[in-house]
Amino acid sequence: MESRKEGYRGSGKQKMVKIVFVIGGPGSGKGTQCKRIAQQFGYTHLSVGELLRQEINSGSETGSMIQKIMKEGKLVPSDVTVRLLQQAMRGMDSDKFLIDGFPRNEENVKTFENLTKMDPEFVLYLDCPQDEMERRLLTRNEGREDDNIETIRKRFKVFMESTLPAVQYYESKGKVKKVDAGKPVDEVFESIKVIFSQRKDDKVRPNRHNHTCLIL
Ligand SMILES: Nc1ncnc2c1ncn2[C@@H]1O[C@H](COP(=O)(O)OP(=O)(O)OP(=O)(O)O)[C@@H](O)[C@H]1O
Ligand SMILES: Nc1ccn([C@@H]2O[C@H](COP(=O)(O)O)[C@@H](O)[C@H]2O)c(=O)n1
Ligand SMILES: [Mg+2]
Repeated sequence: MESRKEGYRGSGKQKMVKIVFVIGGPGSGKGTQCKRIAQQFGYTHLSVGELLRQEINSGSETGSMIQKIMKEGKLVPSDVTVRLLQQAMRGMDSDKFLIDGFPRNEENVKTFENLTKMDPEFVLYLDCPQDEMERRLLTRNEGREDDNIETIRKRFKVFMESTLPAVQYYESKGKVKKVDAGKPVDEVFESIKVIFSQRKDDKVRPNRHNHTCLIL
């Protein structure tokens, strides 16, 4: 499978896009760092957790199913997650996506590969000690239903048992860029900047109007 600017098929359209997955434990700082990366390097940030929360807020039947799963700290079936992600990507006029909180398990990986025929450019892994992640989540104060100690512990278990094998899968393909995410926000971003700055396409913040984007 090719890893750069790939054909993205859906609804009869095909556009060339580049994707970077951002993985890390709950509270490792994925959302915080993705906002900065998007701003500095011109990526479109898509948080999969946020897409799932939007589906819950839509009041749909799928949303109620997602809400129950999230409260338990478990993972939503991959076909649901990947379809929401595909829909969001189709709706964006962008060719560089930063996908935050995906994949969370090997089923996510396989479903994404099967439905989109795409492979990430690379996977940014935010590695953070569990006690630091717990402290951050318990002081986040964003009113998330899953930010309580009982659900947080379940989310850590899912991360260890299901998400780390997905990280290992990409490690075996030489695609993982790991950063120490236990440091202060600015220091973590400094390490991330080194990774993105080394990549030819990302060195200069792209001007959207000059950016190559093939839509057939
Ligand atoms: N490096 C850091 N040092 C201290 N606090 C941080 C750091 N990075 C993020 N935070 C804070 O920790 C909390 C969790 O961060 P964030 O929401 O970015 O994590 P996340 O990985 O997206 O978590 P989740 O998987 O639950 O969505 C937020 O309150 C954020 O402000
Ligand atoms: N690939 C994914 C991503 C998320 N979920 C569910 O959403 C919850 C919140 O995700 P955050 O990234 O915002 O922490 C997560 O605990 C899962 O319940 C998922 O199922 N699959
Ligand atoms: Mg997040």
